Amino acid sequence: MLFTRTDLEGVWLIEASPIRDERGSFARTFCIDEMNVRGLEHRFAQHSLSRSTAKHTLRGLHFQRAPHAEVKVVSCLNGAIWDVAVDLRPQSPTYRRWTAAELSADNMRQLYIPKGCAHGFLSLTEDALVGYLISTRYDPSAAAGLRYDDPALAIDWPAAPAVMSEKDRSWPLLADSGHHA
Ligand SMILES: Cc1cn([C@H]2C[C@H](O)[C@@H](COP(=O)(O)OP(=O)(O)O[C@H]3O[C@H](C)C(=O)[C@H](O)[C@H]3O)O2)c(=O)[nH]c1=O
Repeated sequence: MLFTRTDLEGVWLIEASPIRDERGSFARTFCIDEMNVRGLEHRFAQHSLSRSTAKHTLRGLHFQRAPHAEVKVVSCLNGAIWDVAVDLRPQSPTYRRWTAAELSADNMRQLYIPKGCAHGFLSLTEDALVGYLISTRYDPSAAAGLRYDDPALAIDWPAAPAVMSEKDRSWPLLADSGHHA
């Protein structure tokens, strides 16, 4: 496994090192020792899957408010997504900045997103299957979000969303929310 820091404080890109043979390949995607040695979360209360049927489906930007904030490890098990994390931690040197990575079934990359960050993605293929390791039990009353097209974030999405929920269209702008996680 290869762990690379991104330009967002505490957000890591995790790349598998598949072992290939005539049948295909085998790759480790989680190792408690690799997480511990970097001080990363290794206890995940829930694992979830989301399937997005259409290409250019946008989900996000979401976060769970404290004390239900989540560490997430996001992977793409079928198809490909353009995965985005946004730093909402006022004390962070990268507060209000974003980073993105293409995650796909082919590249077996994962994005580690710490508490205090919002997360969203745009699917780049049909039938994108996204897996989440989540550190904290989901609490619907703590669900919060920001607009994917917030000018204060200026996220450079690779395409316009073709499909998104009304809820995701209706999140507040940072300017209006005076927000921090
Ligand atoms: C997140 C979540 C949702 N749900 C239920 C609530 C709804 O009845 C249904 C769909 O939920 P939602 O529309 O919030 O799903 P997404 O838009 O994919 O939300 C996720 O997408 C963004 C990109 C994320 O990073 C989060 O994992 C999560 O917020 O599943 C649950 O039962 N448990 C959960 O952990």
